[in-house]
Amino acid sequence: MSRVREGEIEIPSAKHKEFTLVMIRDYAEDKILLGEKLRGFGSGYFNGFGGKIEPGETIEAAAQRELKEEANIEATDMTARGCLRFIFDDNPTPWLVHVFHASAYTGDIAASDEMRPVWYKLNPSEVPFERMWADDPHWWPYLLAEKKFVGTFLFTNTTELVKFWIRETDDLSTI
Ligand SMILES: CNc1ncnc2c1ncn2[C@@H]1O[C@H](COP(=O)(O)OP(=O)(O)OP(=O)(O)O)[C@@H](O)[C@H]1O
Repeated sequence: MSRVREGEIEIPSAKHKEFTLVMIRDYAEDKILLGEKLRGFGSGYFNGFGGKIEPGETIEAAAQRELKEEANIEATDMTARGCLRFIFDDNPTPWLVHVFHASAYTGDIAASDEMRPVWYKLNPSEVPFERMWADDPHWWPYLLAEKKFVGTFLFTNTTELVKFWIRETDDLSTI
């Protein structure tokens, strides 16, 4: 796996499929909320909360809907923080994941049939990176430093990261 220069990863010409991903951080306790994915794509992995954007839905509305469906909460200070492109060498459709951050929410966190939420201490030895997507360790530092980021990640065999680039930006549309 190697970090490359932007432009060194060819972007398929097919229309992107778009997803949301919401990361919930508790500053007072220095924790982050992750969900253990119980079914579907990425099953067995820990991740933020999110899913496919439905036709006609805004990105923010999709992010809130998935957060409600998967963790039973609504974020009240959600901000857009990242845009990630995933290319799979066996799939012509590239994915675009809109990453959001929130630290305030209403509702009581509860498990769904899709996700089991668990708080993790923000300490590299406690976050379960070995059970997370291989791209996560590369964009988490930007997220935790409150920087905005865009990046592209090329995968093989669905889960193996081949190469990637990532950079800080104020304009997420520059991906
Ligand atoms: C490849 N590297 C990756 N790294 C980090 N996160 C990744 C990811 N690849 C997908 N994701 C996220 O995983 C969720 C899948 O969502 P997914 O369950 O498929 O969508 P949705 O809930 O709409 O599906 P169903 O309702 O089951 O059809 C969604 O948040 C998406 O952003």
